Amino acid sequence: MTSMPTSAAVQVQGLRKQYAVHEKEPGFAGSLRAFVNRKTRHVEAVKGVSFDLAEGEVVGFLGPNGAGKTTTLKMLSGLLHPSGGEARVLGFEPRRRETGFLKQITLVMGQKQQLLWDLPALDSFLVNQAIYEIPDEQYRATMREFTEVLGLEGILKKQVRKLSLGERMKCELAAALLHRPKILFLDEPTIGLDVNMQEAVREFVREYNARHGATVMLTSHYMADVTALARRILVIDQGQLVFDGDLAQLAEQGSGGKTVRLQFRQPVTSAQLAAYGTVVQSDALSAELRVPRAEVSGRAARLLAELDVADLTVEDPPIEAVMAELFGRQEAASGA
Ligand SMILES: Nc1ncnc2c1ncn2[C@@H]1O[C@H](COP(=O)(O)OP(=O)(O)OP(=O)(O)O)[C@@H](O)[C@H]1O
Repeated sequence: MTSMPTSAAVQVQGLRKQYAVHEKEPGFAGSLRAFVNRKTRHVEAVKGVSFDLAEGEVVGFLGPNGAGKTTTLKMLSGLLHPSGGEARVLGFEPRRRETGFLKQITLVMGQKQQLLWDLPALDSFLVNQAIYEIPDEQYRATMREFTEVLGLEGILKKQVRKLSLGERMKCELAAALLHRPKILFLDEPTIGLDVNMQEAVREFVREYNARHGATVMLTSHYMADVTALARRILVIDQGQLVFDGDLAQLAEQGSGGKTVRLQFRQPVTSAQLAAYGTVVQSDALSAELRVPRAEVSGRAARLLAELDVADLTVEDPPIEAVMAELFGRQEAASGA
C-alpha cells in the first residue's frame, strides 16, 4: 500500500473499476445459449485515476456520458468496490462502510430518491435523524438552517408524491445533508430542474460549503453549476483523468483560440470578417470571431485599423465550447 499524505480530505491513487457484463443474444434461444455457454465481457469504467481533494475544496467533475463519473463517486462513497488502486476519504477506506465514515459523507444522486414516497419529507428526516443518531438540538438547528436557505416552509408536511420535482429535490438535499456531512458527493444534483431551482440548489451548496467548510465533488451537465461553484475542475474521459486544474486553465488548454467580440459603427458582412478569423456569429453591427490564440493581437490590430470598430473585446471561449472541443462531437459535459 502506498503511503499518502494525510492532510487531504479525499485521496485517490490509481483507482480502477472493471464491470463484468454478461452477454446474451436476443430471444429465448439466446437465453438458452447464454445459460449453457455464458459469455462475459469486461468494461473498464475507471482506468487508474489519481487525485487529492483538500478539505473545504469544491471540485467540478466533468466528462462525457459514460466517462466514469458515477462509478468513481460510487467507489468514493463505498457503494462499489474498486477493482484496483486505493481511495481514502477522511482517512477511511470507503469500501469498508464504517459508521465513522458514513456519518461524515453523503452521496446525492439527482436521478435517485431516498425520501419515502407516500409520507411527508419530515418523516424521512426523522428516520435519518435516528439512523445517523443526530442529537435533538443539532437536528433542530440544522432544520432551521435548511428551512431558511432552501425555503422548505410549507412543503415538509406534504406527501412527497405530491411535491413538484424542484420541491422534492430540495427535500432530498436536506435529507442527505441532515447529518452535516463533511464530504458531499453530488451526482447531477440539478438534473431536470428549472433554472430557478437549479440556482436554489447551487445557492444551498455554496452556503453549506461556506458554513460548514465541507468538501464537495460535483458532477453536472449544467456548466452554470460548475462555473458558479467550483474553481478546480477534474475532467474524466473514457475512465482516465485528462485534466486537473482550474477553470481558466481549462479554457486555455482546451481551445486553440480566443473569442473576439466586435461592435461596428458601419455594417460589416460576414464575408469581410472571414479574413480575420472564424465567424461564429455576425449581424451587420456586431460579430463574434474565433481567432487562434497566437494571432489575437495581430488580428485585433488589423480589425481596428481596417474596419470601423466601435468596441472590441477578447475573451476565453465559453467552457461549453472547450468541453465540446475536448470531446469532439460527443455530447460533452456541457450537455447543452
Ligand atoms: N453496472 C454496470 N455494469 C456494467 N457496465 C457499467 C455499469 N455501470 C456503468 N457501466 C459502464 O461503465 C462506464 C462508465 O459509466 P458511468 O456511469 O460511471 O459514467 P458517467 O461518466 O457517470 O456517465 P453519465 O454522464 O452518462 O452518467 C460506461 O461505459 C457504462 O456503460
